[in-house]
Amino acid sequence: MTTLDGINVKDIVKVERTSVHSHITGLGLNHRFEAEYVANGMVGQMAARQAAGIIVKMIQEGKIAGRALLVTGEPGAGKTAIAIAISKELGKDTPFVSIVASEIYSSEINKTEALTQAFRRALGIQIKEETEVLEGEVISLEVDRSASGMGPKVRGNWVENCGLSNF
Ligand SMILES: Nc1ncnc2c1ncn2[C@@H]1O[C@H](COP(=O)(O)OP(=O)(O)OP(=O)(O)O)[C@@H](O)[C@H]1O
Repeated sequence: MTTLDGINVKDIVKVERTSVHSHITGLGLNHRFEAEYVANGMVGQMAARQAAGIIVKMIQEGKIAGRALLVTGEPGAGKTAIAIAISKELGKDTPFVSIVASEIYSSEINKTEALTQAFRRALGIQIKEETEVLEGEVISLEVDRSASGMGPKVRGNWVENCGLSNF
């Protein structure tokens, strides 16, 4: 406890956040991949939990890499709960991040950048990006579209105060 001008201030070392999904610790499946009625904070939704268990197995066996899983249902039916349970089953090294699709569509940045930022947030990393600013008047541009399918490369010439340069 720290004292600040006579007021006791509780030292906060670690904050355990309680969220609407804090009770979920897994899919609650037994060793035969069958859903227990109440287990790991999950209740009911047996068929959905067993189906999610199959997805977990496929991910662990590397059979679904690079694919997406679409879970549909009424509001509050437990779609997010199932998604969180899947991430819990995959272990603490599997990050979970929530994305609001409408925010991606309405944001100023493009969708790829928004998704990249979400992935970085999920991994808890920050990458310092450096931008080179070229000042001057562009006098010619050349677009190189390679046959490899990689994005086009732009080359050009510009006039700086002290002469001609290229990039
Ligand atoms: N089978 C379940 N067992 C235990 N808790 C559940 C279950 N399904 C849902 N919940 C809980 O009920 C609440 C609502 O569920 P959730 O947010 O997952 O629904 P949703 O389908 O994702 O809703 P929305 O479409 O509105 O985003 C959450 O607190 C969630 O943890």
